[in-house]
Amino acid sequence: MTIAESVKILRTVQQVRQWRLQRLLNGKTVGFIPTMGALHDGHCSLVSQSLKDNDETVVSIFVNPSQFAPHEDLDSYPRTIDSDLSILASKFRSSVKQVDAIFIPKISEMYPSGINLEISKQRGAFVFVKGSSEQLEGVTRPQFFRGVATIVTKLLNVVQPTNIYFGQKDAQQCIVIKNLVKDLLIDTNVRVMPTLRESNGLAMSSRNQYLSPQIKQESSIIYNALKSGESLYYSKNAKVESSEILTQIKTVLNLNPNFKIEYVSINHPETLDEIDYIEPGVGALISLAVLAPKENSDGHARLIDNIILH
Ligand SMILES: Nc1ncnc2c1ncn2[C@@H]1O[C@H](COP(=O)(O)OP(=O)(O)OP(=O)(O)O)[C@@H](O)[C@H]1O
Ligand SMILES: CC(C)(CO)[C@@H](O)C(=O)[O-]
Ligand code: BAL
Repeated sequence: MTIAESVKILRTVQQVRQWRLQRLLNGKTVGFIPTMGALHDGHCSLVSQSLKDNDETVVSIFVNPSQFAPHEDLDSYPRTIDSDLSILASKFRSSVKQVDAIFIPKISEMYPSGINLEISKQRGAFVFVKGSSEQLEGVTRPQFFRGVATIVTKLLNVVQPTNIYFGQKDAQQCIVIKNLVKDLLIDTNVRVMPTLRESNGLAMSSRNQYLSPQIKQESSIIYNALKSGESLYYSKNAKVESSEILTQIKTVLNLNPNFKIEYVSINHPETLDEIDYIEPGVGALISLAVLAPKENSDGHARLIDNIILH
């Protein structure tokens, strides 16, 4: 069976709207997984959850230019559409339900007025996320939060899913989207699923394709560093200064000179505000970005990960 025979491929906003309207008229719930493609088991875990929760499931594949700054990897971002389609068509064949539709829009479909990232020259509608470009991912990726908030709002307007699924690996993105859905009164449930990891603890990510097998193996240091911060916090069983946990995590990361720390940050788990202390009951999000050497290149792959403390 070809992909076109087993799954509906939707390419325009109009096609998605028609598809969705039919489900609405038939009283069907719809789960939605937005992705940038280069699918791996992390993405598939979101799809599996949606298949369990909803009558029908739609996945989008769109590498969103507006969340990349000019110095980032938009051009080299892995695009593996054929293998993505065969994963979505074949991987879930044995389960009771399968993916029903895949939305693969062109840039012009999602940005009918074009994309101009300089705010003063902005023509199209963009979503603003208060304060976010000055913190965390927003420091080194100034377009990131705004670009993600914009594309996810557009996708939500088109798909109008009952449930939308994201991965905990992109924890800051999840918090921004939860706030966006709440503040813009969007009628959907945001479901955040756990981070899927390789056997050595490395968080699965499309960008892991940039790494050599050796560096992939050594990347276990990232999760080990986070876990060592977590152990230190729980060993105290009390309020702890964030700086103490940060020092612990950075000390582990610095053991391997192949990995350069971009940031390690401790933030409030819901507001993302930086916090000086971690208090039991309130908890914290510890997130980080490190640069690891790319295979066969002088460049670096940027890897992110996080852990939640309670
Ligand atoms: N290891 C993972 N476990 C669970 N969900 C994941 C994992 N990796 C990605 N996701 C989720 O899949 C969705 C689509 O992510 P995306 O297509 O950007 O893949 P990615 O692997 O995160 O790629 P990137 O290398 O760009 O970070 C997001 O909600 C993301 O959080
Ligand atoms: C949510 C998303 C699909 C928006 O482009 C992207 O940021 C991602 O894949 O995590
Ligand atoms: N998964 C997050 C998408 C990005 O890094 O742009």
